[in-house]
Amino acid sequence: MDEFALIRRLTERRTRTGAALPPLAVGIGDDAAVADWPSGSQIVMSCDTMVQEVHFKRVTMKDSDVGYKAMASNISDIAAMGAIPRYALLSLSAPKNVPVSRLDNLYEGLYECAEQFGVTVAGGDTTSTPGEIVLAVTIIGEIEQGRALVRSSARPGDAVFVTGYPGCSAAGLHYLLGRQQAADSIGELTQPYRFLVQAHQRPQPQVKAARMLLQSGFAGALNDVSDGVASEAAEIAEASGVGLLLEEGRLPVHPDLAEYARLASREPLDWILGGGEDYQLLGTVRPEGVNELAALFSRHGIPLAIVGEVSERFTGVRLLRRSGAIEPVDKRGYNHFDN
Ligand SMILES: Nc1ncnc2c1ncn2[C@@H]1O[C@H](COP(=O)(O)OP(=O)(O)OP(=O)(O)O)[C@@H](O)[C@H]1O
Ligand SMILES: Cc1ncc(C[n+]2csc(CCOP(=O)(O)O)c2C)c(N)n1
Ligand SMILES: [Mg+2]
Ligand SMILES: [Mg+2]
Ligand SMILES: [Mg+2]
Repeated sequence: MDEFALIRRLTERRTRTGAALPPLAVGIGDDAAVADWPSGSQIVMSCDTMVQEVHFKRVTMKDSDVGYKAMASNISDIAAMGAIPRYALLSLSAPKNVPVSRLDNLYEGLYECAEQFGVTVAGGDTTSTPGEIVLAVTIIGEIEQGRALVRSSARPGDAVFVTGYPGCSAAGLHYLLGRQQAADSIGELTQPYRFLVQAHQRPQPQVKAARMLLQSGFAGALNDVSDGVASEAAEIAEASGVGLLLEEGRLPVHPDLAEYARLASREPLDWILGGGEDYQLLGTVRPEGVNELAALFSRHGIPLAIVGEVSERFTGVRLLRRSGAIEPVDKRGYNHFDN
């Protein structure tokens, strides 16, 4: 397999992308891609990387899941700004002797997620590596001028909300690591773990939820949950110079998470606060918008839970336990350079 043939093989499916995706004036095959940019909007840019053995192992993810999740985690950062994802650049490093079918599958997942969220692949880079597979995605999105939902706009009195069921991805990871069986050899999964495994392998970035929030006019701060609720809440608290009080009894626990945590003798709360890779949204909403937003999300079938409030009486994150006790929450969560 030569490098240029590999690039052609991995990117030829751009011709299969539908008219719904944003077009390129100059697409894959030149030194750089060229796109028209609408006036009155701002560009939103981010990148995130997936490294074999760090973000996935053969026992936790099929190659198509790796591709899907690499794209999904990037789209999630665009969603976390309230923006619309438009274009992606893919940088792939793989061992010289990697079976090309692995890369085909990786790209199958990448393009599946890109097409689901209306993202056009505008190009990338391909190299060999003496190490494991590394897949880096750069994502480019668009937002109405001056409307980005930043971490620093939480205000005292805001309600704190979360979408979906954080903790499920970490529980799914725990389950998959415990099985020690290649992910691509696992067939139809039996309940109750299917939901947890899906949450880990195929997270769904919350673009629609974030757009609804932005358009409602009630949004405060916004973050996506990549490192765990505790870490994301701490980032909002710090950037906004406020305190976030989370209520244990209001954090949504998916029934499958509760069930699996019981079997694994774990606390769901630990996975919710410190698990990560949920790619749900954690944010704040102005108090006068809570009821309207809850009704709107419910009409669209998007789970939304009010889990606490923003306070000016302290900084950082605190947890109101079911017992009534209030505890500081440390900024736990995944840290790449922890030993
Ligand atoms: N190596 C780097 N060089 C320059 N900027 C960086 C680098 N790494 C991160 N950043 C910037 O630091 C900020 C925080 O990045 P971080 O990766 O923690 O956020 P995130 O993508 O939301 O989290 P996660 O990686 O857990 O999904 C972003 O503005 C990002 O662009
Ligand atoms: C095999 C295996 N071991 C551990 C983990 C857990 N993990 C890895 S990176 C990360 C945070 C998000 O990454 P980033 O901050 O780079 O976006 C988490 C929770 C995993 N997914 N697979
Ligand atoms: Mg990042
Ligand atoms: Mg983020
Ligand atoms: Mg990220």
